[in-house]
Amino acid sequence: MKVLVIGAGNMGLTYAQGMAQSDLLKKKDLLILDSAREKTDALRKNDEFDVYEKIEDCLPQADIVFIAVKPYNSDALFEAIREHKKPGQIFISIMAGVTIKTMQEAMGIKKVVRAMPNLAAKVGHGFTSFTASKQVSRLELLTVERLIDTTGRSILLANEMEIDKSTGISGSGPAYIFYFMQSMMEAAVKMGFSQKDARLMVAQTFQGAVELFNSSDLDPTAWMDRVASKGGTTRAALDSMEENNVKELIKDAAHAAFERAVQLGKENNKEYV
Ligand SMILES: NC(=O)C1=CN([C@@H]2O[C@H](COP(=O)(O)OP(=O)(O)OC[C@H]3O[C@@H](n4cnc5c(N)ncnc54)[C@H](O)[C@@H]3O)[C@@H](O)[C@H]2O)C=CC1
Ligand SMILES: O=C(O)[C@@H]1CCC=N1
Repeated sequence: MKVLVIGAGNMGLTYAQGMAQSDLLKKKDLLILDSAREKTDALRKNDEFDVYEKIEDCLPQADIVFIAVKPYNSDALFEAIREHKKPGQIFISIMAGVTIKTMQEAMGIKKVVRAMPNLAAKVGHGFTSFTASKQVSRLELLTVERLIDTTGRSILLANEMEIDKSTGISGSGPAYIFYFMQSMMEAAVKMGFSQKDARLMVAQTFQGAVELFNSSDLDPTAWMDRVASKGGTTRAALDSMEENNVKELIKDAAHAAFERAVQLGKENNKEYV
């Protein structure tokens, strides 16, 4: 099996490195294509992958193709793929808001997987949701899942509306966590701590909380109760958040991301399959 990654940016390289470090593919079976000369020159120096600049030199060899370019670069790419594709190839797109039907029609293909990863894939703790056109077989989906899981964990969703929903939770989600971290760091600095101490305090608090959460089946309320003593400091903070409706505001934010994902899909002008 040969896998081609198109777009050696943030996400494309992350997937390429995840797959390269797994035992799923041999080095010669992982191809990477980027149209920017400085990217391919740098990649060749590292000698990590089989690197290409021209689609006609690599696409015909591939069984599975990851598309990891920005959505605004997709039209030109789709045209090139339409010209050089081979029958039976599976295309996995991680582009936000580009629907399966858009891709099928623009590239003249049938087998499309639409995936929504998140940035934590970079450190092997990503979460990816994915769905596929009906022409992708169960066996092929298993292979796709194993490739995606080289960057973390994943779930197969029933349709593209679910992908848009998951964009509002896990795709955009790391940014919400950073926002919360930023607020806590600003509070710490306002209390007089240095940036350095504030960063350590907040990072270690987040990491510790997540590790605790993952260590059992307890729900967040039960964990909050374990931190908060009756009439104590934590309760004062949690009461303040409840009074200020913070939970509802976070839910609204996740919904705004979901709605934007739906809107991006519509702007692309092709409905869901
Ligand atoms: N950054 C994130 O957290 C997430 C990003 N995504 C999606 O991932 C995709 C890629 O995003 P990034 O990696 O951040 O972008 P990036 O800008 O870092 O990388 C894109 C790469 O594609 C290359 N490229 C552009 N047109 C090309 C073409 N026709 N042929 C070959 N290479 C071409 C560019 O030279 C660049 O190296 C986007 O579609 C985005 O929606 C999805 C989920 C999360
Ligand atoms: O903000 C975006 O549109 C993309 C999709 C999820 C994360 N980044």
